[in-house]
Amino acid sequence: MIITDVSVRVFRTTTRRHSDSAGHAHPGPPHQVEQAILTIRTEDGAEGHSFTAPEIVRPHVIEKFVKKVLIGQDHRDRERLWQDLAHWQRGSAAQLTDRTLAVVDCALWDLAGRVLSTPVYKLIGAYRDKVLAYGSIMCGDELEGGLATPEDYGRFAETLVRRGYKGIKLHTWMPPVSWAPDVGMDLKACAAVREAVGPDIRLMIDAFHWYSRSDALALGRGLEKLGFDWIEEPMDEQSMSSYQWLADNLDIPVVGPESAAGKHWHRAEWVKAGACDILRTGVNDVGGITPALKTMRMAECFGMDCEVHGNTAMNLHVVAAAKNCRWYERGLLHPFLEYDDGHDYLKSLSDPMDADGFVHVPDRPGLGEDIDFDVIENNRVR
Ligand SMILES: O=C(O)[C@H](O)[C@@H](O)[C@@H](O)C(=O)NO
Ligand SMILES: [Mg+2]
Repeated sequence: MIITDVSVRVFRTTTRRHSDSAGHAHPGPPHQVEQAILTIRTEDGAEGHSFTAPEIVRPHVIEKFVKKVLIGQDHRDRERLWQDLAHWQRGSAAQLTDRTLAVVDCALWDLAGRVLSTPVYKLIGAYRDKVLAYGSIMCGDELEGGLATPEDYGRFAETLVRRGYKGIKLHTWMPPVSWAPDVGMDLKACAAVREAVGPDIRLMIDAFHWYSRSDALALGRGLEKLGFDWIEEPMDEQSMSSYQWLADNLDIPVVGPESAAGKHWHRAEWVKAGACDILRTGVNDVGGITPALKTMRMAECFGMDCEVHGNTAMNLHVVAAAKNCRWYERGLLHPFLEYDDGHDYLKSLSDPMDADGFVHVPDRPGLGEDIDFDVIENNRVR
């Protein structure tokens, strides 16, 4: 069916997540932030939706690029529409980002699923209906009883195991925490968690992202003694050769890249260079479900796992449609926040987890997000 409109609604939502100067989330008092829902509509009224930050779908981007590519096209032509939109990036003066490609691609997948009354992962070709989640803990902080000490991490890890998690990933302390980064403290937090949860819970770290090679090596060597499953983003991912060096010098698997630009093309270079042992992709990081699937399949050709960055429905559907991925990243989690409370604009969780630590993919059509359009309208900004 032919696409006739692309629209954006911006609304207020209440959250307790506050971003620090490095963009990492920490708990705080409830406050209102703006969220955007992008809607792609066809000639017969079918709609697909996806959520993002308002600046990602600001009028300039929608009018100058997105509408030019999509309006008048068959909504089912996702590969061609993604390629055409990606083509516009080079000449967009960096205004058309991978995040915009991602939200458009997700809305097209949601539209296709809603039209066919089929969940996206089944449309792709499902591998499973449920997947183990690891609890992805927020970066450390200086909050009394929060994540201020190694013991805080240990106590929280025990809580997560009681909730059912079979894997836990620590984001350790980073600036603007006054004394961070500190490899010794990272290892103390990891040791406290290992002590608290015992040998059978899988553990990973996502460390300060700008350590030197020698600091990253020291951290990795310490994690090997604690039986951690992977080390993630301990150095600037723009230096692929540093990761090549680290992977050559460590036994613990190196996971990446998460935040490096270049979509699936650059992730192929990381595999070719031996810069990681486990590849990483993420719908927002590579520009959509379409390129995330390409990354998964490419990794599979090299006998590699590819772990998916981030929670939300879009990433869960990619995980559910792939064999070479062990986990769903459920987070970010903190002792002061109740993740299962979800969002005020969704009537139910997109990633419900049972007591055994399995996240079940909702069998609702499309991305399966249980959108409360009344809440969106009642809190509409523009
Ligand atoms: O802002 C970030 O770097 C991410 O949200 C990060 O905290 C977390 O999502 C991550 O890196 N997961 O692997
Ligand atoms: Mg990460």
